[in-house]
Amino acid sequence: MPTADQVARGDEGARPPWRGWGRRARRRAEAGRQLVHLSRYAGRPLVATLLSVHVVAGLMPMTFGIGVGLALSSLAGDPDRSAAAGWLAVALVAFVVQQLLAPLQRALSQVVSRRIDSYCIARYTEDAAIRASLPTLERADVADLLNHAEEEFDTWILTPGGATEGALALVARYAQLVSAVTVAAVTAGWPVAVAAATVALVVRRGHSIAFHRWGALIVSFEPVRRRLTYLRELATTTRAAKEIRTLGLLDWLDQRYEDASRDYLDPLWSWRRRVYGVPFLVYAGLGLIATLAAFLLLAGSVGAAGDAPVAEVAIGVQAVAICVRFGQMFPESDMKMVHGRAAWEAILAFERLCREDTDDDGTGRNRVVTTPQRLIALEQVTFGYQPDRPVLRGLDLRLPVGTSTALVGVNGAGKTTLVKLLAGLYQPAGGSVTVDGVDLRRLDPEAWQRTFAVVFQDFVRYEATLRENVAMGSVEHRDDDEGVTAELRRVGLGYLLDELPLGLETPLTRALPGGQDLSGGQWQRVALARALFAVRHGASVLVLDEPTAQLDARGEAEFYDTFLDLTRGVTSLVISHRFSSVRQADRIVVLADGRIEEAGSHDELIASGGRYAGMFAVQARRFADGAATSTPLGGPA
Ligand SMILES: Nc1ncnc2c1ncn2[C@@H]1O[C@H](COP(=O)(O)OP(=O)(O)OP(=O)(O)O)[C@@H](O)[C@H]1O
Repeated sequence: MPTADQVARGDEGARPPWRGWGRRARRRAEAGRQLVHLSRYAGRPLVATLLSVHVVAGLMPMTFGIGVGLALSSLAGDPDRSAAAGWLAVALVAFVVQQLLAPLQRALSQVVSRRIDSYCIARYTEDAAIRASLPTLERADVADLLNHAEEEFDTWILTPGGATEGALALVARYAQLVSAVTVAAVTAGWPVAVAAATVALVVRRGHSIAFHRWGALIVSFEPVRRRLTYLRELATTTRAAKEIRTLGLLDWLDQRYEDASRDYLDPLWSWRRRVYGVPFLVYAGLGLIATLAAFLLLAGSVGAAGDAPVAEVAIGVQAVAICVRFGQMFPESDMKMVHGRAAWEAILAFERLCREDTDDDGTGRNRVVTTPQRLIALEQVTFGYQPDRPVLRGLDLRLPVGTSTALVGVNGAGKTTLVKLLAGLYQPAGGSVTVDGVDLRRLDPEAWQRTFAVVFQDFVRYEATLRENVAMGSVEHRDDDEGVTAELRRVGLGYLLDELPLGLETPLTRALPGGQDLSGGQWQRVALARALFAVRHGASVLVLDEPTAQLDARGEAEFYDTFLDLTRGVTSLVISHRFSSVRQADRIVVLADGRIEEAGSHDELIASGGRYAGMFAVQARRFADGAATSTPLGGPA
């Protein structure tokens, strides 16, 4: 197998990805079988109706040919006008039926495709949202797989549903071929029929080999396609609009896009020539020879018959012509099948990875929601994102239930990492996280995560209403308007209810009608309200990662004043670089060099004169200087 890089470079020396790929071929065959299997999600009656329509539509061209041939025959020699009119009527009906069935085929096919795609989207989004572990989701090859599937779903054409739709549409083509070969055999004899069938199948085979090869290849282009998508989105979405303008990045973006396009298109065309060029010439040549042979045989059989009936000649010629036309690309099937199957294989590959993630078979897992009663502890925990670069090294931390702990440490010390391990989003490489003495690995991760109310540093700003942004803390209770309002007031956002044009129903994005964006600090308070809403509805562990980072001095002081109220009755862990936000905690722990270096109350740590005392002194000095210079404008409330 060539590497993705080699393929993407169009490296002519690279071994084509379709060679020596027994395992891939088996997977492809399995994916093909599953695609057929997927048709049941479209509903059996619908699929049966579509198949019947395809068969009838496939029989119409030959019926038309027979009608015209027999009408001509009735007019030749001793004209029988009523018979000719009858056969012309048959041809006309076949023509009209074919025209009427075409839109019906398209409409039914689309319904089949949409139904299957809806099922596939639900299936892989569930995997991504629940089954895949965070380490899996962060992998570059997984990002490629998901991007591939998502890109195709954006088009609604080259999807697994499209592939199934394309496979079903082949029924019409093959019905047409079978009818033409049969008619050729009857009218012109078996040699002609066999030659015509050979033309059809050989040329078709040539096309389909090229398509399969292309299908194996396009996946290798995913990294560069993902780069293109990223650059395009960066230039067109509001996310980076401010920086792109102020930093004048448009030219740089243009250049990057141009380079990436070249990286994509140059090798793409080079491989396209290799994949389609030679097979096209070989099979087109073979097709031409076989076509000539078929027509020569036909001419021979006509000559041999001497006074050959007009009908047989006319119908035989049309039958052979239909067979010859079979050796072409089928727009309703081919591309859909190639790309749709590749998208489906991406979904299956992602599914396999998710299965590996949960392959610990859950033995001994307690699937009941466990509310911690006594103690949550990290014992001798070792962890690193890369095995050779540990972030935590034999860390011990005890979080007694119902108490508040503040975690401090320099940037990159591993504070957020510790939270991710605590929430079961990552597994420690050594040691364990325990809940009342039970290893987290023996608890159901989903159930455990339900007991958490977390505000991450990079919390999500949902493109949804104010109500939904808060109620997402506990979606089962999304109708609890009273609770939503109460938590908004608790975090100091009560005034928004009157200020926003639609109150709770205001979308918090200008991308939606009537929507309005919030400031960074307001968003942080919304995220805090979301976590408190989760606590209101049963979460018992509250984790706040830098909860005051975007708050103004007054907001930070308010947080400090209400800290005890916010954390009452729950086990809380607060991470903050602002010491005013953490000193109210029952216990402060300092993380350094992958371990807990110090622990105690604010006063104890100051008295011990260690790392915490040093960091506090630096911040207090800076704050005192800042307060002195900012006095005319008013100090922190
Ligand atoms: N997803 C990730 N993949 C690889 N490395 C990571 C990942 N997340 C964090 N790291 C690395 O792990 C180390 C600890 O990061 P972490 O985010 O836990 O630090 P932190 O103490 O929370 O820092 P800060 O105070 O800046 O928020 C850092 O060196 C960081 O670069």
